[in-house]
Parts: sequence; structure tokens; C-alpha cells
Amino acid sequence: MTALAESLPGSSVLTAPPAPTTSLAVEFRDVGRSFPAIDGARTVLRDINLTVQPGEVLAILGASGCGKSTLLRAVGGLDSGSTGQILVGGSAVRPYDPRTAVGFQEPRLMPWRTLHQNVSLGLPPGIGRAEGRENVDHLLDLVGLAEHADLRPREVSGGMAQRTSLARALARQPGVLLLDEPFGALDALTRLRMQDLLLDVHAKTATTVLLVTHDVDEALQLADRILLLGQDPAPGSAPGATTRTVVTVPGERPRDRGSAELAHLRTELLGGLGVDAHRH
Ligand SMILES: Nc1ncnc2c1ncn2[C@@H]1O[C@H](COP(=O)(O)OP(=O)(O)OP(=O)(O)O)[C@@H](O)[C@H]1O
Repeated sequence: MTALAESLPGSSVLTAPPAPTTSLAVEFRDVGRSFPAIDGARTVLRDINLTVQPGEVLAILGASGCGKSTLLRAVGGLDSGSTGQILVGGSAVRPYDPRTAVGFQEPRLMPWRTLHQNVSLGLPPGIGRAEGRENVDHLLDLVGLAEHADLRPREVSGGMAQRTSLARALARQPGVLLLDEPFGALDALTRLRMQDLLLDVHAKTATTVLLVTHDVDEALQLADRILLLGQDPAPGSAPGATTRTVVTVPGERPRDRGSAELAHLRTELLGGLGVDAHRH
């Protein structure tokens, strides 16, 4: 029998200050990516130019297949085929760049290890045993899992597994946290709770966050700015998704999910994604 435990983060008193994170800027300069195709090459991304400020949360929004994950992977140094330049903290991205950490839609935990051990896997190499243990304790506390540190992934809910995965990414003390649809597989309520948790975590670590999402409301709730990617609809424009718009989201977080100003922006962004908001 699986003991399915669920707990909510929020009220725990943090025992130690968060490990210092140096949040880093991310600069995209004329970034593009093409993949080989039968008839030569297929351009997926082109002409991306944007600077993400240290500590900023940027949501990357776009239709399925437009290249969001490809762009994120390039920032993490998980894909070396892009053109142009991507700078992290002012210098070029390195392969599997240690200044970044990636969180995925599925938590990708080691099933035979405890939550504590799984988070420890994210620690930077060379960190002392005692310091590492303290950091992991702190992160588990931050994501509301201190009480469940000794459970294994199969014993916890999807939301808890996803929180463990977030703690593991943070264990690396990344200058840039890269999140690819991190809450996409969760039920609607857990998803909203995870969004609130991410805001808490961001307030405490101040790391730069690049968040790929399909969800306009999630982008409006979490981001300082939203990068909308898509094919330029003008006749004759070059193929490949590019910056359709970069929107600054008004208001302090946490934002009122029902605000009229956000509703207006939501309609605009859905329009940019080719969805008629009035039919939904
Ligand atoms: N290694 C690869 N080789 C060939 N084509 C690829 C490769 N990786 C990605 N692509 C193509 O690039 C395009 C963009 O893929 P990507 O996964 O970045 O899109 P996405 O916007 O993240 O999609 P989704 O929202 O559905 O996750 C897709 O058409 C995909 O098939």
C-alpha cells in the first residue's frame, strides 16, 4: 500500500537563512535555432533579442512546438546548436552550465532514494557534508517537506514530488533557474499552490527565473515580463518563431487573479496565441 501523504508549505519557520544565490542576467543576442530537415534546414527560432535582469521572472509563452523548450535548453547549455549569442552573467553559456539549474514537467526523482537524498543530488560538487545537509534541510523546509524528508517518491503525491524536484534544482544555488512547464502535469488546485510556492521561493532566493508555460494565467501570476514567441503573421516574413511581444505585467506579486487589468492583458495574450478569448 502506498502511504500518500500531502502537506502544505507556508507556515514553517525557517531555521537558517537561505543559501546566498547570486542571481544572474541572461542576454539573448540574435538567437536562432534551425534543425536539419529533408529539404535542408527548418528554422524553429530566429532573431531573439532580450535581456533578462538579475532576479527577474520571465515567462516564455507560445503555441505548442514554437521552440520554447529549445530556447530554455540553450540557456542551460543543454543544446549547443543555436546561433547568435546567449550570455549568462555576462559570459557565454557553457555546456551543462553550472550557473543554471533546470526543473522539468515530470519530477525525475530517483525512486529508491528518499526525498532528502534526491534533493542532495542537486548540491554543487565539493560542498562540505555538514553544509550540504544543512542546505538540504533548509530547502525541504522552504518547500514544506521537512516532515517528509525520509519518504520515497512513490510514497508522496505528485505535488510533493514536484516540490522535491524544485528543491533539488535550488540546491545547486543557481544564478538562473530554468523551469520547463514545471506544474503542467499537476491538477488545477495543486498547480495554483505550486505557483504561490514558487513566488515564496523566489522572494527568498531572488534567483533569476525563466519559466516556460502554455498557461497565460500562470504567466500573468508569476512573471515580471512575458515573452510571447510566435511566427510573424505578416505575409512574406521569414519562417521560425520570434519575439511577437514582450509584455511587462503590472502590479506587485501575488497578483489578484481576478483583476480587470490582467483580464485585458490575458485577452491580448490569448489573441497573440491565436485563441479568441471571448469563445472560452
Ligand atoms: N533535436 C531536435 N531535432 C529536430 N527537431 C527538433 C529537435 N528539438 C526540437 N525540435 C523541433 O523544434 C520545434 C520546437 O520544439 P520545442 O520542444 O522547443 O517546442 P515547444 O514550444 O517547447 O513545444 P511544447 O509547448 O509542445 O512543449 C518542434 O517542431 C520540434 O520538433
